[in-house]
Amino acid sequence: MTPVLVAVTAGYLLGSVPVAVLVGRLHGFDPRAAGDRNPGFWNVMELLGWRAAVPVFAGDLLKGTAAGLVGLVAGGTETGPLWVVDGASVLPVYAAVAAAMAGHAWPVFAGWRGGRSILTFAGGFAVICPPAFGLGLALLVGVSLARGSFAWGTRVAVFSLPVLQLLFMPPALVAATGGLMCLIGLRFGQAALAGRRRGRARRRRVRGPAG
Ligand SMILES: O=P(O)(O)OC[C@H](O)CO
Repeated sequence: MTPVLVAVTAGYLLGSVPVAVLVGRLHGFDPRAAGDRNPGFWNVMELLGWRAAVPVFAGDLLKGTAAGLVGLVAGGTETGPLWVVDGASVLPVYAAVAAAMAGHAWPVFAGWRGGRSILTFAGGFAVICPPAFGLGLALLVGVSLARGSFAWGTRVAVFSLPVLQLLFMPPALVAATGGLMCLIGLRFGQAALAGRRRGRARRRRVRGPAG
């Protein structure tokens, strides 16, 4: 198999592991049917609290990292200064992270109903550009403490990653990271549309068949 095929296959299967659904099942419910219905860290945290949500945070992050590492090894483990991915490893690493994000969004192991892939992206980004990931982590901690809000910390950190990447990698690869983030945008759009559909169906039920 070519490095990219290995990367995509392994990335997709790793991304498809439905961590939030498995954790939810341990507590007797499906996060896709409760709260904001996203099988991800934040929904599990709001429904079950931090203790249950930490494994979701770690699992979703680590499956992106594991996918990126498979891509890195498949591509010959080529890295530049500060371990940023380089040379023949670039394509397999990006392909693996994209596939892991697709697996998280449309998981073969969970009826194709997955999440938005934010944490899986962040975990994969740690392999693409470790120094920018480190700076992103520092931002996460700093903004969370300054604003007293972990949600704000994660938002600022994740959306800063491509900007921080510019310090270490060429703009073409930053654009590729932007491409990965488009999948997150697509998933937010799909979730918003699904929410509107549910809202319309609820209003129809309340009004009844005659309404
Ligand atoms: O993108 P997900 O599905 O990993 O979930 C998003 C998290 O809840 C964000 O904190």
